[in-house]
Amino acid sequence: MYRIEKPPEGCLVEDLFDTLWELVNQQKPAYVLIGATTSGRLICGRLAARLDVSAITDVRSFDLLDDGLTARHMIFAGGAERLERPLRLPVLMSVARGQFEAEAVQNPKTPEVIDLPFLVPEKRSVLRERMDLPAVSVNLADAKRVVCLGRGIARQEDLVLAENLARELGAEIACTRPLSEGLGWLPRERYIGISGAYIKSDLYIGLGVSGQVQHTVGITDVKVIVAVNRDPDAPIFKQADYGIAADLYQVLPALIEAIRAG
Ligand SMILES: Cc1cc2nc3c(=O)[nH]c(=O)nc-3n(C[C@H](O)[C@H](O)[C@H](O)COP(=O)(O)OP(=O)(O)OC[C@H]3O[C@@H](n4cnc5c(N)ncnc54)[C@H](O)[C@@H]3O)c2cc1C
Repeated sequence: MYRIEKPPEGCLVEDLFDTLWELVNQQKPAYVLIGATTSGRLICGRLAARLDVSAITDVRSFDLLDDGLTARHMIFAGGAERLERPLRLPVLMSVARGQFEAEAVQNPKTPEVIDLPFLVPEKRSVLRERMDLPAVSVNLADAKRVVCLGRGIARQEDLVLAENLARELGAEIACTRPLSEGLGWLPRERYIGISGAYIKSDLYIGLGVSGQVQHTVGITDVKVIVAVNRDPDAPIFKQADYGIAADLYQVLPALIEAIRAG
């Protein structure tokens, strides 16, 4: 395990590149997996460019077979998946949060920690301005139950109806992208999908969610999907374990009442 020396005050994530490049250059790993965070993507792209290999982005799963690695990853904003077999090493992959389960280690050992000096890059990135992001209020990837709202919710004040259901179930509230980025009714970290969160909850209840692939790609690993939509042909029903083709404004109070009745 390598631990990079704390960079000097004012360094940006880009400034870590030379240190990481030196490590990759010395150790010559066959596979490099990087978290698909904003910083991770940045580092992944730069390493790929310097190594003259292509990065496999948004990897969902991979198999290491005798004849090499095959990775399944998303393309076209989650509209499709591609199976890729890189022909050259090293293989660089970015992996989104929530895609892999951590496995219990049989005989855990304390790894040897090797300290790496921080290499000051010749050309440093310059921070011009800093703006605060709103505080993150939820980590949907860890939620066990999720009540997800779509544009079938007609008014912002109706969110309280779904919040009541979520409270009864001990669930987190989530939404589709239009409710967050379009209408601004819920913060960004609450929307599910290709450009939002991936969830692995036991239960997902979609209320007025149509089921476009950019959204449903984020719920493929949910154990039980329940969909409420007044359009019986809504695509979400193809993926749902239980579907209720009805007006959510009628279903919601009935659901809450049924749960309360036990
Ligand atoms: C590059 C790109 C990335 C994207 N990334 C994401 C992403 O990460 N996450 C995401 O969610 N979207 C994403 N989108 C948007 C996505 O394509 C869809 O537009 C979006 O998911 C649709 O949201 P929705 O289901 O809430 O709305 P709509 O598609 O408008 O569906 C609303 C549904 O509500 C139903 N309805 C209406 N009234 C009622 C009622 N009273 N009772 C019951 N049902 C009702 C309707 O029948 C309809 O099916 C992305 C799009 C692009 C192009």
